[in-house]
Amino acid sequence: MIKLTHIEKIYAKGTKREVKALKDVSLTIEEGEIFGVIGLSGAGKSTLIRNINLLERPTSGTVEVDGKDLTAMKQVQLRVERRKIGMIFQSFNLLSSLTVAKNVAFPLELEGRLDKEAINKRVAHLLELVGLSDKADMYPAQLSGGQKQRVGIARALAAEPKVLLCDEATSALDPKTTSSILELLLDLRDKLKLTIVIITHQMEVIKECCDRVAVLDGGVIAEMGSTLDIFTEPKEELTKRLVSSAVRRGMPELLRHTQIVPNYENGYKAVVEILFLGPKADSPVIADVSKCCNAKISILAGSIDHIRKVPFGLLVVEIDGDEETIHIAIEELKKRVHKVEVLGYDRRKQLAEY
Ligand SMILES: Nc1ncnc2c1ncn2[C@@H]1O[C@H](COP(=O)(O)OP(=O)(O)OP(=O)(O)O)[C@@H](O)[C@H]1O
Repeated sequence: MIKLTHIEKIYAKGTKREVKALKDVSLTIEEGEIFGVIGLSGAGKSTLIRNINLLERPTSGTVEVDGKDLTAMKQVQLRVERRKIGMIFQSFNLLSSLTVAKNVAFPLELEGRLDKEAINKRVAHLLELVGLSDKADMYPAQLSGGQKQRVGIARALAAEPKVLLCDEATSALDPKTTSSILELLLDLRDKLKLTIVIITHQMEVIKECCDRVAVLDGGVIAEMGSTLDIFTEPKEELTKRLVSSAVRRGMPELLRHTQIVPNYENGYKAVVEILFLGPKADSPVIADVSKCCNAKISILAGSIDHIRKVPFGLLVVEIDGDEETIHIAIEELKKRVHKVEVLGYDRRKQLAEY
């Protein structure tokens, strides 16, 4: 649905203030996909999303949406094609002097394709879609942040776009309201077969609703993959740092002051991180392995979470036994869970045996 090919964006080209905001970015987003873009401040996220609807024109490269090359179009044709791309913003951008219904009707009135009755019908349908039928005659100042963003979404969908761009759309909202807006986006994607691109600094947003993610670093795509892979097996240091706010990995607090060595030594215990995914997340793996290998396994830290509604559990355990027993226990764990990583070996006294 969206294809960016070798996109480069240079601001103030040829001047002392020249900034290369995007460097040779290529990516394809499939129809019906919810695609997230993350990165540090200044990485080029806003520039990237604004290049999709040509709010910013790329310095070089092509932007295709729904099979058409927007970069090759004249202004008149581009205006028509842009109707296929809606956009919502962090600051909602509503007109304060207009009611909710009038805000949603505004782009349709500007377009001038539909008569008044058809516009009213469409607005009523859109407000129903976003759950605001009872707020049609209110003004933006009378709405909560979440309700304002729902109006923003209804307005963005007025021209029946195929693509919805979300520029930090939930950044001004509290976590509960953010979740309800994300639920709405997931619902709209399914009902309207929308393709959605989200740029955000909120990892929870990516975790809750994106199918795939690109990590931007200095205008370059540093890593791209399914949300599950990006959160459970990040490869780049930057990705690890970004996702660590949503998924705590590595040494638990308990071992912060313990000396951990990389290889087994006599009398040491293995500190192992275990990642469970899907239905296995609640099976009695530790008890099973402990029993079958005769290893003493203590749980040091653990959490259960969801990525795209898939249960995802992380445990850090300590395995006590001789080298052979620890090796067998690790191999048995590997057969039963998504991923096992030995974080090191320590010599603390066993805390609580399983
Ligand atoms: N209109 C502009 N003129 C000149 N430079 C710009 C312009 N817009 C963005 N830049 C620069 O381009 C780079 C990328 O900016 P961009 O806003 O795309 O990053 P971002 O990842 O969205 O950052 P943030 O998360 O802080 O919004 C930055 O160095 C920024 O200063």
